[in-house]
Amino acid sequence: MNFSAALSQYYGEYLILTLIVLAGLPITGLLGVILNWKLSLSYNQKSVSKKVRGKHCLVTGASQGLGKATAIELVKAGAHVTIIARGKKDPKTGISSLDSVVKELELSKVNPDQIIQFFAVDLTVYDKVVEMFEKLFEQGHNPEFLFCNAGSATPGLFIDQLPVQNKEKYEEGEHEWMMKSNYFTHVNVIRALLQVARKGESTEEDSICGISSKIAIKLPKSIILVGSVLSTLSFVGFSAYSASKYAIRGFADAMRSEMKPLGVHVGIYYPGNMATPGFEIENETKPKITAKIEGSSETVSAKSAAESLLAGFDRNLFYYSNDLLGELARVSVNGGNPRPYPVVEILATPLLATIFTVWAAITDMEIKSFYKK
Ligand SMILES: NC(=O)C1=CN([C@@H]2O[C@H](COP(=O)(O)OP(=O)(O)OC[C@H]3O[C@@H](n4cnc5c(N)ncnc54)[C@H](OP(=O)(O)O)[C@@H]3O)[C@@H](O)[C@H]2O)C=CC1
Ligand SMILES: CCCCCCCCCCCCCCCC(=O)[C@@H](N)CO
Repeated sequence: MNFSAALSQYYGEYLILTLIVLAGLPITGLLGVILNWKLSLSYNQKSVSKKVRGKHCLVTGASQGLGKATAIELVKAGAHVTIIARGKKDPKTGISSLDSVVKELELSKVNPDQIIQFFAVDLTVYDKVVEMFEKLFEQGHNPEFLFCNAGSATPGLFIDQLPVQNKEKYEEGEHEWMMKSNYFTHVNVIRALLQVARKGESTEEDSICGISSKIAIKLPKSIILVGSVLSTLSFVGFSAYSASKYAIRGFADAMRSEMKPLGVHVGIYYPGNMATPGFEIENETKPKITAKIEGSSETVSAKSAAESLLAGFDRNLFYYSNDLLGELARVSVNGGNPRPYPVVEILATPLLATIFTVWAAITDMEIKSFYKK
């Protein structure tokens, strides 16, 4: 008598049933997660349009890449759009490169009244961000929907990113630079907006989380932050970048909690690889092993990534990714935040823990063997 026959003699059909349920539940959970992910990120332009038509949207980092693609979709959906980036000024004419992006956006207008404008601002400089919001509030164009997307990536091995290196490029170290370029470009926008919204208003009476109803009505209805799949997991070559993207995630967790009682939705988007000008530049210095591991994320167009960003925005998702592996990682690290599909996510958790444990072991081996070659 073989082993399974012996077992079934003792436990009969219950064993088989138990095994089916034990294996079946997590698998059902995982399939449910994947199905919900697909459905929730399908882009419904009509629905987005209903939300943003005639409303002011502000998109940072919109001179190219994901930010620009998002701005285009928002213009197509009928929104007023203000774009922010540092931009380059033509030394002869003094015209900003953002001017031509605005002209390009104008072509996507669906209504002649749509306002499209730019501000050339370095978002790492807080006072400049405050000045920009002062102008926007004066215009009456304070954003109802805020998309914090600006950022950059300087992948590299930690040993090559010591503060004594690349002095000509980064005044401090690359880790400091990444925090400025990614974390502070997000934080500065929100705190400057709050500072300007609060000007002249008392914070004392009728306040929720320190914000009175007079100030609250000036706040955006929704704030989307842009992290990365690398806000949820990381590996060789991303110590500076990932830390800054994890920082945005920590900030988002607290902001979601603090803004929710005010009716302000905060969400954080975790894109996988996107074919953008920034991606091309980071790939010039990316260690080969980093590119190899990162390669498991499919590279999508900026337009496709922008549509997913807006689909999640439309459905008020908190953590979300357009990348399947990113979404699985999202479910694994959801932490003390609400879950969009709690039942299937909880069911899938044992399987996801197993998958990521295997992934970690394989990736560690891959790195070691890469350097042995
Ligand atoms: N591409 C990818 O594979 C992935 C990207 N991401 C993230 O998505 C976001 C967009 O990426 P992507 O489109 O590829 O990036 P790009 O480098 O192509 O574009 C970045 C944009 O941000 C602006 N920007 C950068 N720094 C500042 C600053 N200090 N102040 C104002 N504007 C700034 C840039 O304009 P300017 O230089 O004129 O200021 C540009 O418009 C980033 O946060 C990135 O980290 C996440 C996952 C994957
Ligand atoms: C089933 C096993 C699951 C394991 C999943 C692990 C996959 C890792 C892929 C990491 C992809 C990183 C994309 C974001 C890149 C980014 O932000 C930079 N390009 C910067 O711009």
